Amino acid sequence: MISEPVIAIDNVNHSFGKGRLRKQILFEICAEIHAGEVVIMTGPSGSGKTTLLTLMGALRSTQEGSLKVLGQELQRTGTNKLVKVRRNIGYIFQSHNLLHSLTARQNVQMSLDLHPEISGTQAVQQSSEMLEAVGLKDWRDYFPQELSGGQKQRVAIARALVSQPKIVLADEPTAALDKHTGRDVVELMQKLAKQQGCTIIIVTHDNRILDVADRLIHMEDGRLRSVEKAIV
Ligand SMILES: Nc1ncnc2c1ncn2[C@@H]1O[C@H](COP(=O)(O)OP(=O)(O)OP(=O)(O)O)[C@@H](O)[C@H]1O
Repeated sequence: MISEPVIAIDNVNHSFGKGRLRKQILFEICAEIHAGEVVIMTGPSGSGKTTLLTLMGALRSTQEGSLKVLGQELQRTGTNKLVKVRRNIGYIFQSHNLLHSLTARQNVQMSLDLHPEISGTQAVQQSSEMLEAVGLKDWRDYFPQELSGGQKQRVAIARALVSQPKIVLADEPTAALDKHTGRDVVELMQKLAKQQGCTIIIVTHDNRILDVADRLIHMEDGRLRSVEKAIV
């Protein structure tokens, strides 16, 4: 039996602005993404990659067409439902968005706050273990400004994965990193996500990491131009 896709996108259009300023950004997007897949999305600047990623991440509601995440339809969905879907998603964004007043562990632990079923003690333990898994065991009590770019990105990965989400979305996770660190970070994401059986979608301009993908999606002018199987 073929399982239901984790993300099913059917004929999605998206526009920004109103009236005469309205501008369509996404056109007739169709795609299916399955459990455990690593998908990399590429395309020129302004082609709509981040917009599509934010739709898949339930960070905005889908205007036209059908977009189902974990079986939940997001077309014209209200905030409450979007927030529920977000609990199953880990986000890793370019600027890592760590809170400077919190230590590495506290930053990771923050994403467990959305899960009331996890006790305080458990949360501390899980966050510490996740930091250990990303190689930052001895850096738990450091603040973001005391960490290197690669270390901060590792904290962001730990934060995204600590709640064992079904889906991880990453927007330019290697942008601020040198070649080796970038590669390490992406391989780490891939390894941890495969261990947890979660789906990863990465938006990137970094051609050096394309081989990590099971599938490549290329966007151009708001359209999905090709969906290729990655060359391994
Ligand atoms: N909130 C918004 N309001 C109005 N226009 C927007 C908004 N967000 C994005 N856009 C426009 O939508 C288009 C697609 O942007 P998007 O960020 O999705 O592209 P991208 O492919 O991710 O680009 P990049 O690779 O540079 O990050 C751009 O023309 C951008 O200016």
